[in-house]
Amino acid sequence: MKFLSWRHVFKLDPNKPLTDEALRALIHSGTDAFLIGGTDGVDAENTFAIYARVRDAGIPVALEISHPSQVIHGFDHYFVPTVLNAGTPEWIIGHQARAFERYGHFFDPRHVTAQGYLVLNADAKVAEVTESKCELSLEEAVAYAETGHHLFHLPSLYIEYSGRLGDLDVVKEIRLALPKAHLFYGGGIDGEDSARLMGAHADTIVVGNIIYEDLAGALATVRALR
Ligand SMILES: CC(C)=CCC/C(C)=C/CC/C(C)=C/CC/C(C)=C/CC/C(C)=C/CC/C(C)=C/CC/C(C)=C/COP(=O)(O)OP(=O)(O)O
Ligand SMILES: O=P(O)(O)OC[C@@H](O)CO
Ligand SMILES: [Mg+2]
Repeated sequence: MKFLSWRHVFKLDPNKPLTDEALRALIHSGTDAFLIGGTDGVDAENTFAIYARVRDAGIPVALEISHPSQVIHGFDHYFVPTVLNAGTPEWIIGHQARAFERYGHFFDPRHVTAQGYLVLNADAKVAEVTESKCELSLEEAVAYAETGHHLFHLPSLYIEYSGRLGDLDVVKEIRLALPKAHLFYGGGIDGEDSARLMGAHADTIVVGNIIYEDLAGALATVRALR
C-alpha cells in the first residue's frame, strides 16, 4: 500500500482558504502526500476545488472521508475513518455501512484503506461530532489501539489530537505495544521540534492547522523529517 512509505503529510482543509503562493510552497516542500479532509463545512464542492488545485502536482493526493457527499472519483487513495473511541456506534460502523449501500459497487480495496482513529483532544470538533471518549488512561488508550490492530486488523491507526500537541507518552506506549502497526499521528505539529518529537514514534505525521497560521512553521516540519 502506497501510504506505508509516507513520513510526512500535509492535510488540506477544503473549508479553509489557501493562496496559490502558499500552495506552491507546500507542493515544493518535499512532503510525501496531501491528505484532503476536515470535519466542519466540508462538502463535495470545496473538496473537489482543493483536489483540482493539487492533482497535477506529482504528489499523491488522498481523501479522508468525513461525509458521504465527499466520495469523488480520481483520488490516488481513500481513507475511510472509523473512530475506535467514539461515543456511539454510528461513527464506528454506522455511517460506513450506509455509504457502502450507496458506493459499494465502486469499492476497490487497492485504493481504499480503513483507518482506526483514536480521537484524544476533547476540544476538537471531531471529538464533539463523534462524542469521543477522550479522557482515557494510558492503558485504555493502548487497549483501543491494540483492539483496532490485533482484533479488527485495521491497516492503519491514527492518533488524532487535532488542534493541540498530544501526550508523548500515549504515542510512545502505542508504538511500543504495536511495533508493526502503521501509525499516523496528527495534532499541534507546528515546527521542527514537534515534528521530530512525534515523527520519532509515528510512521506518518500529519500537519494541518499550522499551514493556515504560519506557513514557514509548516514548511519546517518537512525539513525536520529529512
Ligand atoms: C466513487 C468512488 C471513487 C468511490 C470509492 C469507494 C469508496 C471510497 C467507498 C467507501 C465509502 C465509505 C465507506 C465512505 C465513508 C463514509 C463515512 C461518512 C464514514 C464516516 C467517517 C467518520 C468516522 C467520520 C468522523 C469524523 C472523522 C474521523 C473525520 C476525519 C477527518 C478529521 C479527523 C478531521 C479533523 O477535522 P478538523 O476539521 O481538523 O477538525 P478540528 O476542528 O477538530 O480541528
Ligand atoms: O490540524 P492539526 O492540529 O495539525 O492536526 C492535524 C490533523 O491530525 C487534523 O486532523
Ligand atoms: Mg483541524
